[in-house]
Amino acid sequence: MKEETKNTVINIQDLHKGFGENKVLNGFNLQLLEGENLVLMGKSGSGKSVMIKCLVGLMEPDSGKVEVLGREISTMKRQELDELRADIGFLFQGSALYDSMTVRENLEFPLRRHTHKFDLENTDELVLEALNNVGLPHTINMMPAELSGGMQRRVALARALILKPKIIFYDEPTTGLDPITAKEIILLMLDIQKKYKTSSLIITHDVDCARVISNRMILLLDGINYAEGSFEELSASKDPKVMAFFK
Ligand SMILES: Nc1ncnc2c1ncn2[C@@H]1O[C@H](COP(=O)(O)OP(=O)(O)OP(=O)(O)O)[C@@H](O)[C@H]1O
Repeated sequence: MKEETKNTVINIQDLHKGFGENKVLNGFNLQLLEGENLVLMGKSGSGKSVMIKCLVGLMEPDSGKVEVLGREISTMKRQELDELRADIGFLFQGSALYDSMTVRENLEFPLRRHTHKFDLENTDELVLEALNNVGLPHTINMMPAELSGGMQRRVALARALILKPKIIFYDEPTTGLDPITAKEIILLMLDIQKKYKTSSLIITHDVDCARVISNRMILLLDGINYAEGSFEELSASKDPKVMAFFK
Protein backbone atom coordinates (compact mmCIF):
# COMPACT_ATOMS: atom_id res chain seq x y z
CA MET A 1 0.00 0.00 0.00
CA LYS A 2 1.25 3.47 -0.81
CA GLU A 3 1.84 5.70 2.23
CA GLU A 4 -0.53 8.44 1.07
CA THR A 5 -3.46 6.05 0.90
CA LYS A 6 -3.02 4.92 4.51
CA ASN A 7 -5.19 6.41 7.23
CA THR A 8 -3.69 8.83 9.69
CA VAL A 9 -4.41 7.61 13.22
CA ILE A 10 -2.67 10.46 15.01
CA ASN A 11 -2.43 13.96 13.63
CA ILE A 12 -0.65 16.67 15.62
CA GLN A 13 -0.37 20.04 13.94
CA ASP A 14 1.44 23.14 15.14
CA LEU A 15 1.29 22.10 18.79
CA HIS A 16 2.38 24.71 21.32
CA LYS A 17 2.73 24.07 25.04
CA GLY A 18 4.72 26.01 27.57
CA PHE A 19 4.95 26.52 31.30
CA GLY A 20 5.55 30.22 31.93
CA GLU A 21 8.81 31.14 30.28
CA ASN A 22 9.57 27.52 29.47
CA LYS A 23 8.25 27.02 25.92
CA VAL A 24 8.41 23.24 25.60
CA LEU A 25 6.58 22.56 22.33
CA ASN A 26 6.82 25.32 19.76
CA GLY A 27 4.94 24.27 16.65
CA PHE A 28 5.43 20.50 16.82
CA ASN A 29 3.93 18.28 14.08
CA LEU A 30 3.50 14.51 13.98
CA GLN A 31 1.45 12.12 11.87
CA LEU A 32 1.21 8.43 12.73
CA LEU A 33 -0.09 6.31 9.86
CA GLU A 34 -2.10 3.13 10.25
CA GLY A 35 0.09 0.08 10.85
CA GLU A 36 3.25 2.15 11.16
CA ASN A 37 6.03 1.96 13.76
CA LEU A 38 7.01 5.56 14.32
CA VAL A 39 9.99 6.23 16.59
CA LEU A 40 10.20 9.55 18.41
CA MET A 41 13.59 10.54 19.73
CA GLY A 42 14.29 13.56 21.87
CA LYS A 43 16.68 14.48 24.65
CA SER A 44 15.58 14.29 28.26
CA GLY A 45 13.31 17.24 28.98
CA SER A 46 12.58 17.93 25.30
CA GLY A 47 8.83 17.49 25.78
CA LYS A 48 8.02 13.90 24.81
CA SER A 49 5.88 13.27 27.89
CA VAL A 50 4.18 16.65 27.50
CA MET A 51 3.29 15.68 23.92
CA ILE A 52 1.88 12.29 25.02
CA LYS A 53 -0.18 13.99 27.75
CA CYS A 54 -1.64 16.38 25.17
CA LEU A 55 -2.42 13.37 22.97
CA VAL A 56 -4.48 11.57 25.58
CA GLY A 57 -6.18 14.66 26.98
CA LEU A 58 -4.27 14.78 30.27
CA MET A 59 -2.81 18.19 29.42
CA GLU A 60 -4.34 21.06 27.50
CA PRO A 61 -2.24 22.50 24.67
CA ASP A 62 -1.77 26.28 24.45
CA SER A 63 -2.64 26.01 20.76
CA GLY A 64 -2.57 23.58 17.85
CA LYS A 65 -4.52 20.59 16.63
CA VAL A 66 -4.41 17.15 18.25
CA GLU A 67 -6.49 14.43 16.57
CA VAL A 68 -6.53 10.76 17.55
CA LEU A 69 -8.42 8.22 15.42
CA GLY A 70 -10.12 11.09 13.62
CA ARG A 71 -11.33 12.90 16.75
CA GLU A 72 -10.14 16.28 17.98
CA ILE A 73 -9.09 15.74 21.59
CA SER A 74 -9.99 19.24 22.82
CA THR A 75 -13.66 18.78 21.88
CA MET A 76 -14.09 15.46 23.67
CA LYS A 77 -15.95 15.02 26.94
CA ARG A 78 -14.46 13.07 29.83
CA GLN A 79 -16.37 9.87 29.08
CA GLU A 80 -15.49 10.05 25.38
CA LEU A 81 -11.83 10.45 26.32
CA ASP A 82 -12.09 7.44 28.59
CA GLU A 83 -13.55 5.38 25.76
CA LEU A 84 -10.85 6.58 23.38
CA ARG A 85 -8.17 5.51 25.88
CA ALA A 86 -9.48 1.94 25.55
CA ASP A 87 -8.22 2.05 21.96
CA ILE A 88 -4.73 3.06 23.13
CA GLY A 89 -2.32 0.68 24.85
CA PHE A 90 0.54 2.00 26.97
CA LEU A 91 3.81 0.38 27.80
CA PHE A 92 5.46 2.63 30.34
CA GLN A 93 9.07 2.94 31.29
CA GLY A 94 9.86 0.35 33.97
CA SER A 95 6.76 -1.80 33.34
CA ALA A 96 4.58 -0.22 36.08
CA LEU A 97 2.84 -3.44 37.11
CA TYR A 98 0.87 -3.33 40.35
CA ASP A 99 3.16 -5.06 42.88
CA SER A 100 0.38 -6.25 45.16
CA MET A 101 -1.58 -7.93 42.36
CA THR A 102 -0.95 -11.24 40.63
CA VAL A 103 -0.20 -11.30 36.91
CA ARG A 104 -3.82 -12.31 36.26
CA GLU A 105 -5.14 -9.39 38.33
CA ASN A 106 -2.78 -6.97 36.59
CA LEU A 107 -4.15 -8.08 33.23
CA GLU A 108 -7.77 -7.99 34.38
CA PHE A 109 -7.40 -4.40 35.54
CA PRO A 110 -7.85 -2.66 32.15
CA LEU A 111 -10.76 -5.00 31.30
CA ARG A 112 -12.62 -3.90 34.44
CA ARG A 113 -12.00 -0.23 33.60
CA HIS A 114 -13.40 -0.57 30.10
CA THR A 115 -16.48 -2.74 30.47
CA HIS A 116 -18.12 -0.90 27.55
CA LYS A 117 -15.63 -2.62 25.23
CA PHE A 118 -15.42 -6.11 26.74
CA ASP A 119 -17.73 -8.64 28.28
CA LEU A 120 -16.29 -9.61 31.66
CA GLU A 121 -17.43 -13.20 31.11
CA ASN A 122 -14.57 -13.64 28.66
CA THR A 123 -11.94 -12.36 31.06
CA ASP A 124 -10.12 -15.69 31.55
CA GLU A 125 -9.89 -16.26 27.81
CA LEU A 126 -8.58 -12.74 27.15
CA VAL A 127 -6.00 -12.93 29.95
CA LEU A 128 -4.66 -16.24 28.63
CA GLU A 129 -4.61 -15.05 25.03
CA ALA A 130 -2.63 -11.96 26.05
CA LEU A 131 -0.16 -14.01 28.09
CA ASN A 132 0.25 -16.51 25.24
CA ASN A 133 1.10 -13.62 22.93
CA VAL A 134 4.12 -12.80 25.08
CA GLY A 135 5.02 -16.45 25.76
CA LEU A 136 4.24 -16.36 29.50
CA PRO A 137 1.01 -18.29 30.17
CA HIS A 138 2.63 -20.11 33.11
CA THR A 139 3.10 -16.88 35.09
CA ILE A 140 -0.64 -16.22 35.45
CA ASN A 141 -0.76 -16.75 39.24
CA MET A 142 2.65 -15.27 40.02
CA MET A 143 3.40 -11.92 41.66
CA PRO A 144 5.44 -9.32 39.70
CA ALA A 145 8.30 -9.60 42.24
CA GLU A 146 8.72 -13.28 41.25
CA LEU A 147 9.43 -12.33 37.62
CA SER A 148 12.66 -11.13 36.02
CA GLY A 149 12.81 -7.58 34.60
CA GLY A 150 12.35 -8.89 31.05
CA MET A 151 9.36 -11.03 32.08
CA GLN A 152 7.79 -8.04 33.85
CA ARG A 153 8.17 -6.00 30.67
CA ARG A 154 6.47 -8.79 28.69
CA VAL A 155 3.60 -9.00 31.16
CA ALA A 156 3.23 -5.20 30.92
CA LEU A 157 3.10 -5.60 27.14
CA ALA A 158 0.39 -8.28 27.52
CA ARG A 159 -1.54 -5.83 29.70
CA ALA A 160 -1.18 -3.11 27.08
CA LEU A 161 -2.50 -5.53 24.43
CA ILE A 162 -5.41 -7.01 26.27
CA LEU A 163 -7.84 -4.32 25.13
CA LYS A 164 -6.79 -4.97 21.51
CA PRO A 165 -5.80 -1.33 21.09
CA LYS A 166 -5.57 0.33 17.69
CA ILE A 167 -2.56 2.36 18.84
CA ILE A 168 0.24 1.50 21.28
CA PHE A 169 2.51 4.05 22.96
CA TYR A 170 5.81 2.60 24.02
CA ASP A 171 7.80 4.77 26.43
CA GLU A 172 11.42 3.59 26.53
CA PRO A 173 10.49 -0.10 26.04
CA THR A 174 14.06 -1.38 26.32
CA THR A 175 15.46 0.87 29.07
CA GLY A 176 17.02 -1.03 31.95
CA LEU A 177 17.14 -4.36 30.11
CA ASP A 178 20.29 -6.22 29.06
CA PRO A 179 20.90 -6.24 25.27
CA ILE A 180 19.58 -9.78 24.72
CA THR A 181 16.37 -9.22 26.67
CA ALA A 182 15.96 -5.84 24.96
CA LYS A 183 16.18 -7.60 21.60
CA GLU A 184 13.53 -10.12 22.67
CA ILE A 185 11.18 -7.28 23.58
CA ILE A 186 11.81 -5.56 20.23
CA LEU A 187 11.06 -8.79 18.32
CA LEU A 188 7.91 -9.25 20.36
CA MET A 189 6.81 -5.71 19.49
CA LEU A 190 7.33 -6.52 15.80
CA ASP A 191 5.35 -9.79 16.11
CA ILE A 192 2.49 -8.00 17.79
CA GLN A 193 2.36 -5.30 15.16
CA LYS A 194 2.17 -7.97 12.45
CA LYS A 195 -0.50 -9.96 14.24
CA TYR A 196 -2.79 -7.11 15.32
CA LYS A 197 -1.83 -4.47 12.74
CA THR A 198 -1.47 -1.91 15.51
CA SER A 199 0.01 1.51 14.90
CA SER A 200 2.83 2.28 17.31
CA LEU A 201 4.45 5.41 18.62
CA ILE A 202 7.72 4.44 20.23
CA ILE A 203 9.71 6.82 22.40
CA THR A 204 13.26 5.60 22.76
CA HIS A 205 16.88 6.66 23.18
CA ASP A 206 17.98 3.19 22.12
CA VAL A 207 19.52 3.47 18.64
CA ASP A 208 19.45 -0.32 18.11
CA CYS A 209 15.78 -0.43 18.98
CA ALA A 210 15.08 2.46 16.57
CA ARG A 211 17.02 0.74 13.77
CA VAL A 212 15.15 -2.55 14.08
CA ILE A 213 11.66 -1.31 14.76
CA SER A 214 11.13 1.99 12.98
CA ASN A 215 9.42 2.48 9.65
CA ARG A 216 9.97 6.19 10.17
CA MET A 217 11.51 8.46 12.78
CA ILE A 218 10.93 11.96 14.13
CA LEU A 219 13.55 13.87 16.09
CA LEU A 220 12.10 16.31 18.63
CA LEU A 221 14.48 19.19 19.18
CA ASP A 222 13.91 22.81 20.25
CA GLY A 223 10.17 22.12 20.53
CA ILE A 224 9.70 21.13 16.90
CA ASN A 225 9.90 18.04 14.71
CA TYR A 226 13.44 19.00 13.78
CA ALA A 227 14.08 16.08 11.42
CA GLU A 228 11.98 13.28 9.97
CA GLY A 229 12.75 10.25 7.82
CA SER A 230 13.78 6.61 7.81
CA PHE A 231 16.52 5.37 10.15
CA GLU A 232 18.87 5.09 7.16
CA GLU A 233 18.19 8.67 6.06
CA LEU A 234 18.56 10.23 9.49
CA SER A 235 21.56 8.19 10.59
CA ALA A 236 23.38 9.29 7.40
CA SER A 237 22.65 12.99 8.04
CA LYS A 238 25.56 15.40 8.18
CA ASP A 239 23.67 17.83 10.43
CA PRO A 240 25.58 17.81 13.76
CA LYS A 241 22.33 18.14 15.73
CA VAL A 242 20.93 15.03 14.01
CA MET A 243 24.25 13.17 14.24
CA ALA A 244 24.22 13.67 18.03
CA PHE A 245 21.20 11.34 18.29
CA PHE A 246 23.08 8.44 16.71
CA LYS A 247 26.29 8.54 18.78
N1 LIG B 1 3.22 20.02 34.80
C1 LIG B 1 4.33 20.71 34.49
N2 LIG B 1 4.54 21.93 35.00
C2 LIG B 1 5.65 22.64 34.67
N3 LIG B 1 6.60 22.20 33.83
C3 LIG B 1 6.45 20.98 33.30
C4 LIG B 1 5.31 20.17 33.59
N4 LIG B 1 5.42 19.01 32.89
C5 LIG B 1 6.57 19.09 32.20
N5 LIG B 1 7.19 20.26 32.44
C6 LIG B 1 8.45 20.72 31.83
O1 LIG B 1 8.37 20.43 30.45
C7 LIG B 1 9.66 20.06 29.94
C8 LIG B 1 9.55 18.75 29.17
O2 LIG B 1 9.26 17.69 30.07
P1 LIG B 1 8.94 16.22 29.59
O3 LIG B 1 8.61 15.44 30.83
O4 LIG B 1 7.92 16.25 28.51
O5 LIG B 1 10.33 15.73 28.99
P2 LIG B 1 10.69 14.34 28.29
O6 LIG B 1 11.15 14.65 26.92
O7 LIG B 1 9.56 13.40 28.44
O8 LIG B 1 11.93 13.90 29.20
P3 LIG B 1 12.45 12.43 29.67
O9 LIG B 1 13.10 11.80 28.46
O10 LIG B 1 13.46 12.76 30.71
O11 LIG B 1 11.26 11.66 30.19
C9 LIG B 1 10.60 20.02 31.15
O12 LIG B 1 11.33 21.23 31.16
C10 LIG B 1 9.66 19.94 32.32
O13 LIG B 1 10.21 20.56 33.45
